[in-house]
Amino acid sequence: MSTPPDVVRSAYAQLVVTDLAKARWFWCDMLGFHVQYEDEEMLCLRGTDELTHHSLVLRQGGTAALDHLAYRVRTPEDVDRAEEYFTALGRPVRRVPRGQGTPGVGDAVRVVDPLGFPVEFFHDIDRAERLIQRYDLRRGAEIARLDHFNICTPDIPAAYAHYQALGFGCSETIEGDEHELYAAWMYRKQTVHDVAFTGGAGPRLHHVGVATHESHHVLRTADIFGSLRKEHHIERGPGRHGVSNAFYLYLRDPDGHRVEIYTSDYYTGDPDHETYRWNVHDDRRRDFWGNAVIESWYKEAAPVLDLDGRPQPVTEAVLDESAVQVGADGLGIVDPVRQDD
Ligand SMILES: O=C1C=CC(S(=O)(=O)O)=CC1(O)O
Ligand SMILES: [Ca+2]
Ligand SMILES: [Fe+2]
Repeated sequence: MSTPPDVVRSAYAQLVVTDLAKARWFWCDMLGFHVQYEDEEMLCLRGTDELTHHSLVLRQGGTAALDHLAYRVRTPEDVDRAEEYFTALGRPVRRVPRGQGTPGVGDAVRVVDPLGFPVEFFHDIDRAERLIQRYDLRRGAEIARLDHFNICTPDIPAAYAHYQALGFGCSETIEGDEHELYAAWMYRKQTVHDVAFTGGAGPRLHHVGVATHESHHVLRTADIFGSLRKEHHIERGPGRHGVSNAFYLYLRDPDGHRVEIYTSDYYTGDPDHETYRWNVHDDRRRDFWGNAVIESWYKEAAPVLDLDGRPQPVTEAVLDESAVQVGADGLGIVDPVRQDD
């Protein structure tokens, strides 16, 4: 078996948006991302703390979708390892030399991973001016950095096995009474996750998680959207998560792309860090105060593209967490509905 690449962290998401100006309003004016590069077709954005070219790329296109996720790897040789690893898995693999892919990114490889997701692995990326203490440039949600990707996939155990083989640790899970896996949070950087899996038809992108420094930034974001009569962009929260313990707010951008404003999770860097396991019937698992999870949060997600920009077909999920009634959720019946029953 070939050696997997040494992944450092979730690094950027490239999203297709249908109106770049409207997306710029949402992600820059409202969330506070800084523009590192822009042309008539594309925006490369970064959070205030980020020292590399971008953590979010918005590309003008006909249909809102995930163009690709991207992980930074530790060395240029890890880009070669990624190419060899996914080739050995029999997956579609394409080398993307500097200048032929996303602006600012050096030599990279793009694959369609075993879960059907378009994923880029790169090491070289242009540095960017340090804005950490440019308080005069902060606005809106004051987004500090990208934190994680959340992906919808029908086979959570397969997703877990794939990312475990890539060396990701597992910080938390949601499991059934027989320990069937409903969701998992996995990491390479020393926080709760770089990637999480939400059970559902997939491959689809559930959300991009972006971090602020303080919970008051999360609350202020909700207040700003309310003040501007744009509260319809708020989907779920503000609230306190069970899993991750983060304070959160979920928004939908003008194309429906979901973003989570997320702060205050915890350290996971010790070699013997243990996975914390939630039961799917525990109604504090997704909201520590037991608030219901709105149905759209479980059901709606963005399509993903293949390496030629074509939408990928989706496979329906086996387990449906939203069908498990927990406390005030009041969704569905007591036992998980197996869609193939
Ligand atoms: O980042 C996250 C942390 C926790 C949760 S959950 O709703 O608490 O499961 C969802 C999430 O994956 O978006
Ligand atoms: Ca509940
Ligand atoms: Fe999240």
